[in-house]
Amino acid sequence: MNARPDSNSPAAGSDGSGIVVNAATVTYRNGHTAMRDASFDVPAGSITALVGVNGSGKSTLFKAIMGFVRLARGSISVLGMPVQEALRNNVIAYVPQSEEVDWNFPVLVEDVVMMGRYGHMGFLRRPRAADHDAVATALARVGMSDFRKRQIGELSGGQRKRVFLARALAQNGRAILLDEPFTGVDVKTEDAIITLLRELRDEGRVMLVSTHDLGSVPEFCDRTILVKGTVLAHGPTDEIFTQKNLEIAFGGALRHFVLNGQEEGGLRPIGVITDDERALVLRDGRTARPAERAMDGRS
Ligand SMILES: Nc1ncnc2c1ncn2[C@@H]1O[C@H](COP(=O)(O)OP(=O)(O)OP(=O)(O)O)[C@@H](O)[C@H]1O
Repeated sequence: MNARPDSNSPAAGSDGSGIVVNAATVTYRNGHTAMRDASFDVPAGSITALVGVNGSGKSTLFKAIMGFVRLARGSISVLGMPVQEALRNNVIAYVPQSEEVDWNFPVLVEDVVMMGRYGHMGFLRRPRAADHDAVATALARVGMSDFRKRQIGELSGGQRKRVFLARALAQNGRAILLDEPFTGVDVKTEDAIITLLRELRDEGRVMLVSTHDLGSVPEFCDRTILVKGTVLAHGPTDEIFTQKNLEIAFGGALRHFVLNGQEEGGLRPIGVITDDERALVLRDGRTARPAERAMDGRS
């Protein structure tokens, strides 16, 4: 049994582990098995992409890690603790997809971020100075301090994402699950979010990011998990994010273009793969180097 962690420290589980999923199977009440025998591990101090087609089970895995659905078989641990213990210790934070939030609900930005402090408060949920400080620090960190008195429904898509990231920061979540953080977000905000995620990684937190934005995965995700009703492959992005694996994961659901590139030694084909968001550029079936990614409009 692990010792109860200090809730102010972003340290990993006592064995250095982040999220460990072992032979997990999730069957919904209607009998549908959405995830079968899934196994992977995500070390602390890393950013991992969760990639797969619509309906492949990404949200199901998130729900299992957050204890919203029960496992029919297998086990999950977060920072060395079983899920229920990790939840009690307030270490799992979640940044939801925009569609999951009722944006008409009348609530101020600072109140949303304060929700991240609930697990740190007493029964009456009366915020103390430390809670107000944590909210102010989190809002400053995502560049949203000036918006703290705004209604959440009055923000742009990118601003809303940043507010929910601030909620995860105020919570001091050490395992942060992000569901489609780049949907509806412009390139500048995407870059700001990526910079923040890198900082959080360097603090030793573990981040699992569900995304259809294939082009950005090699740029900021150290590791990748490919899912399709189970875990097809997992490991360092350079090894996993290959054309062959992506074709297995996506089947016919990907758009794939082949261009001809001129470089020393003759013509080599350049593959461009897209799941409708930012395209992934491949050379010889492998992830392109950063200079080659400039083709995608970014360096
Ligand atoms: N509550 C539920 N009851 C029964 N089946 C469900 C439930 N939620 C999801 N499913 C099914 O489980 C499968 C996996 O769904 P899930 O939402 O995990 O996919 P996803 O990879 O997150 O998809 P997307 O990319 O569209 O968000 C799908 O076939 C879906 O229809």
